[in-house]
Amino acid sequence: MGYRFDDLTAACQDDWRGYIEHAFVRRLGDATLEEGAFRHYLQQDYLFLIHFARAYALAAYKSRDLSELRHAFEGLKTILDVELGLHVDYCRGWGISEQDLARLPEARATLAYTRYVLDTGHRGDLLDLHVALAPCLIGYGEIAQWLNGRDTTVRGAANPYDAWIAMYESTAFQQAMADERAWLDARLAEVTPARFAELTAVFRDATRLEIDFWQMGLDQRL
Ligand SMILES: Cc1ncc(C[n+]2csc(CCO)c2C)c(N)n1
Repeated sequence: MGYRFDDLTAACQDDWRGYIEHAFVRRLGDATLEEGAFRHYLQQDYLFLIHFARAYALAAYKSRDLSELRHAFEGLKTILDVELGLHVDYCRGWGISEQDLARLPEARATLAYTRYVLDTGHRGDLLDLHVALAPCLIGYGEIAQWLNGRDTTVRGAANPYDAWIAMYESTAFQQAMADERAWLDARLAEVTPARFAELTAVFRDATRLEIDFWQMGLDQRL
């Protein structure tokens, strides 16, 4: 007993490193990623964000007290009022209009990942849902840090993906990531080994689905 978030990543190191250091991420950092791959990823990420908002709505439903309810509500509100708008603006800069976004077919990798998260939340409790969301919430912050620590990473105007890295290295995002980690550390401290094993399975599956999401971008596959 007395688990922490780091015990989840330690329990599935190969999958976790495979996600953080995926070829999509490496090429994005090195500025060698094919633009079509990034555009495909951005389009599917719009659909991902919509289902992510639904996951926060599910977190609201699964809340057991007012503070959990408010936390879920704030997350849902931020996605709807801020992040989706930023994403639409960012897509426009990449030549993808709001009309294009409204008509998108959903890729299998998007379907699998988002519905897995929602199913995990339905089947389990708020902790299951947060663990299913952790690769998304904490992984992207770790990816920005990992990219910044590599000497092949290109920053500034020479990298068309610089704004993407900047978004996830920002203080606001890194703070949100630290808050989520602290929330998980507090909950995981209380769980039994059997419960930790269940949560590890959820974390590993969500991490594998993040790997598939990157691969979907590279393959430009629906
Ligand atoms: C496939 C995929 N996985 C993770 C993220 C990152 N992300 C999505 S929503 C959110 C929290 C914002 O409140 C974060 C960090 C993404 N964009 N796409």
